[in-house]
Amino acid sequence: MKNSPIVVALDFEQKSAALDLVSQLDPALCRLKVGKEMFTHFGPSFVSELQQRQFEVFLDLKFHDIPNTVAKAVQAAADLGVWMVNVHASGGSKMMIAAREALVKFGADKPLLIAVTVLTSMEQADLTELGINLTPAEQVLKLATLTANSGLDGVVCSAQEAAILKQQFGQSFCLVTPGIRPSFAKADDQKRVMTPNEALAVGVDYLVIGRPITKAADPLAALQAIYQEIQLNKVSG
Ligand SMILES: O=c1ccn([C@@H]2O[C@H](COP(=O)(O)O)[C@@H](O)[C@H]2O)c(=O)[nH]1
Repeated sequence: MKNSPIVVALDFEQKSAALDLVSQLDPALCRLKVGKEMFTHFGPSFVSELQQRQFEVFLDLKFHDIPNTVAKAVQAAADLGVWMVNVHASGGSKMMIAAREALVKFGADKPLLIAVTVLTSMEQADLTELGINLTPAEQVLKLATLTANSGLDGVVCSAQEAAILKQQFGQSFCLVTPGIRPSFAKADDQKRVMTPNEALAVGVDYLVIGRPITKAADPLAALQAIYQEIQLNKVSG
């Protein structure tokens, strides 16, 4: 079953610790996200190991470079057979279009290509510090518009911006949201947060959840609790 909206963020220093967790997980309950830490430590073979265990992988490397470099990097990600790959929307439309065009040759096998808008760890003061005099929601909308106009599949945003983005770009524009915090979890360094059920209710497609699962005393129980809460809400909602 590939319909679970849960994407577990694997951020571990040790491959053995990550694989220990993965061996308890069921590809029917979640997909996996490999980010900068684990990809830098363990590379493409780590992605392959996860795929061999039947997990679909979101390669979260947030490419941000000149168009030619990003196009080649995205192509390399597609060669790995990942399910989803991302770039930074602030790299601009030329960069995003180059990335999209690099994936055309993969046809139906191409990964979803999405763009990061405003990191979920950022709040108003962080934008002001960068000389951006917009609210996080306004900046997300601006970058999501650039992303949609560049023909990408969707964006990484916080669930707090989901309703306006779905309204603006339609149901098929994919919303991937980190900063998901079940009621039992602490926010850590995330600023624009929402619970899994709240996020799904406002139209989020994929919930990226790391530490509330990976740092839980019983990670499998944490994942199952989140999954069951979502299912219950689906039934009653
Ligand atoms: O805006 C963003 C983009 C990516 N991330 C990544 O998602 C996970 C979140 O992990 P938690 O432990 O649930 O906070 C992490 O890998 C980030 O690199 C994000 O948080 N915000």
